[in-house]
This record gives sequence, structure tokens and C-alpha cells, in this order.
Amino acid sequence: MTVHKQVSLESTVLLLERLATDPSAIPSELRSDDQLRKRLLSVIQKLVPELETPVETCQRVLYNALELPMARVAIDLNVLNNLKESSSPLTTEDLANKSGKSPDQKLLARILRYLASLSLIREVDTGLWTASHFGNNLSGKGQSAGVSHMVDNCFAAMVGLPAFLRRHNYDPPETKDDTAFAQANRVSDEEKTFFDWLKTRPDNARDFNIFMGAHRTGTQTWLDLPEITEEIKSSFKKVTAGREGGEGKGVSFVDIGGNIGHQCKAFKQHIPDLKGTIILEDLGEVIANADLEDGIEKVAVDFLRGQPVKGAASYYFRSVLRNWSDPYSRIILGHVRDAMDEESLLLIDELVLPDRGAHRYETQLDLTMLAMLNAEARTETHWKQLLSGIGLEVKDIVYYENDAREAIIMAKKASI
Ligand SMILES: C[S@@+](CC[C@H](N)C(=O)[O-])C[C@H]1O[C@@H](n2cnc3c(N)ncnc32)[C@H](O)[C@@H]1O
Repeated sequence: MTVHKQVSLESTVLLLERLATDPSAIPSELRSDDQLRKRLLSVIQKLVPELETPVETCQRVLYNALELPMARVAIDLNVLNNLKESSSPLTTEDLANKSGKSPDQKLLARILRYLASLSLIREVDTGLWTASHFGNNLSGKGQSAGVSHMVDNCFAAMVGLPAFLRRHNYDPPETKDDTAFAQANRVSDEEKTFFDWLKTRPDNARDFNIFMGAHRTGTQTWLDLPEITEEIKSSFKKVTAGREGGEGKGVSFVDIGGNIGHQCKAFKQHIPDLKGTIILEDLGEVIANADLEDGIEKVAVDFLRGQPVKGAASYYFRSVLRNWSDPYSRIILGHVRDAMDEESLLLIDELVLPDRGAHRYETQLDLTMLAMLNAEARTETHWKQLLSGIGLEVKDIVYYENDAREAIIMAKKASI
């Protein structure tokens, strides 16, 4: 029995070693069978902390803070993309020449050695480098903007969270001005919130805006849900019926805090036959960067102050209310409630956390919202309380991603 166990364990380890050293040997079924792939990933991630010694755990965890900043450097020096685009391995000197930044070569070699030790790139010979699956995964436009956003915009707040929580005796305030973000960045009075701070930092804002187009975790989108798109179509018919101008003058979709219009464009693509105007709302300086097509209009709105578009078929928030604690969310939602017709739909595209067993994708987002904005990701019970407290009734919650439970919460004005 023991011998059998040893033999099968040894052969399992050998097999995994072979796959790690030569990723081309990974069976294609493992990449194509998503369930099996996720099971293997989950088991490996759970086994690592179980098998480590204290020294190994410290080596892995204590220096973790270096990983993302050095990925940021790799992106800055264009290392990942240069390797991805090259058909043959590149030397340190090649990478220095192609970086556009003339880095010191000894420094670059140290950085590359570190990146290779994390598998962000591969070291095929002394001073000779090639791309890796891991590095390629981070090199896309949205992903590399995400790395830059995390390091340049969020890192100080994350690192400062312990001191902030100590200062507040582990009972953080709900205000938008006194945050770990504000404390860590020692912000001036005019830029106390992250969104105010972005106003004078166009490079940081650009990375944030690009990342917003790629920040969701799965491949499904809410627009793949026919039960929701059919509801919008039906609501559009009802809100425009009997109105002057009819369907031609109606508003089908208002994306509130819609950034530079990723979802407005997706909406138009998914429901091209729906008449009516699509409206993108965000702060003036944000929509100034939105490049929109016909049929989508932009309106500069501070959603804490009001909702100018009345009686639209649908009002949509994606990843917005997670930025605001309950008192602010009540103000924002209250303005929308006042603008809604009886038949208008409120669509909240958000994480809906389970009461227990939350996924890492959910818990890490929740605490990032705390660090940046004194805000949070909410459970189903919390969402229902928040909405019913201001006269909005949840009609349905439709989940469309399972790891991080992304869902559409559909609500209407509560009948009086
Ligand atoms: C986390 S982003 C989500 C963007 C977009 N909905 C998405 O899912 O890609 C939050 C958005 O809220 C906008 N925002 C922040 N404060 C605002 C305010 N007071 N009024 C209007 N928009 C605001 C930001 O500019 C940003 O585009």
C-alpha cells in the first residue's frame, strides 16, 4: 500500500514536472476543458501553502509585494510585448535597445533574472530570454493597463490600509474623504477622493479607463442574458407608448458612471434593432475621452447631484456602486429612482457575494474598495436592504459568472 502510494505520488509529481518544464506537453484537453483546468488550478493553489515549510512560506509571502511593481517595470520597458512579438529569443542587449528607455544593462539583467524566476519570462540560456504564457497573459492592452492602475493608483492605499485601520480603531468611516487612499497619498484638499485625484493625472486616468474595459473576471457578459435584454425591449415599448415622438424619441439605455462607453457600445452591438437613444453618463473630464458612434450620446453628470435623463427604459450601473458606501449609494440611487417611470428598469451589474465561502476574486475586490474609497462589495441580503430602503424593489437577480458571482440585479420602483 505504502509502496503503491509512493509510486503513484512519484509518477504524479514527475508528470507535473514535465508539464511545467515543457508547457507544449500540456494536453490540449486540459486547456479546452474549463472545469478540469479550474479544478487542477484550485488544487495546486491549495496545496502550495499546505506543503510549504515556514521558511518557504516566508519566502513566498514576504516578498510578494515586489511582484506587481516589477511587472509594472517590465511593462514600462516593453519587455513582455517585445518578447511576445519576437519569433526568436532576445538577448539582454536586444531588450535594452527595444525598450525605448536606454536602461542600464546590468540593471536590466537583474530585473530579467527576477522576472524569469517568477516565470513572467523564460531564460533559455545565459542572458537569453523568451516569452512565457504568464507574461503573455499580462501583456494585452487591458491587462497591462490593469497592472499600471494597480501599482500607480492603488498600491499606496493597499499598503497604507493597516495604518489607516489602526488610526480608526478598526471601525473605518463611511465618508469618501477620509480613506486609506487619501492618507497614504497625502492628498491635498481638492483631490481627496480617488476620482478627484485622477482629474490632474491624465496618465493614471488613461490606465484606469482602459482597465475598466477589461476588469471583469469572466468571458460572459450580462448582454448574453436574453431574459434581461427582452425585459429592456419590453420596458422601452411601455415607457415610450403614448409619448410624443414615440420610440424614435425614447431613451433605451442610460449607462451611469459608464466611463468611456465600453458598455454603451456593447449594448448597441448586442441589440442593434432597438430604437431610441443610448446615453453615456460620467464626469465631464472622463466622457471627454469617449469616442462614440452614432446613436450614443454623452452627458456630463455628477451622479451625487442628480439624474437629468427622465423616463428612460433602463438605467444601468456597472461596477459603480461598489465605489460608494451606503449613505452615498442611497443618494445616487435616490436620484435615479426619482427619474424613473413606473415601467423603467434599474439594472445593477455587480458582484453579489454569498453569505459564506466567497471567492478570492470577490474578497480581494471588496478590500480594494475599502482601501481606495471606504466602500464595499455587497451580499444579496445587503443589496436588497439597500434598495428597499429607498423605495426600489428587486424583481430578479440573474447570475452570469460563477467564480466571482457577477450578476444583474433588476429592480423597479416599488409600488406605493
Ligand atoms: C469603477 S468605474 C466603472 C466604470 C464603468 N461603469 C465600467 O464598468 O467599466 C466607476 C466610474 O464612476 C465614475 N464616477 C466617479 N464619480 C462620479 C460622479 N460623482 N459622477 C459620475 N460618475 C462618477 C468614474 O469616472 C468611473 O468611470
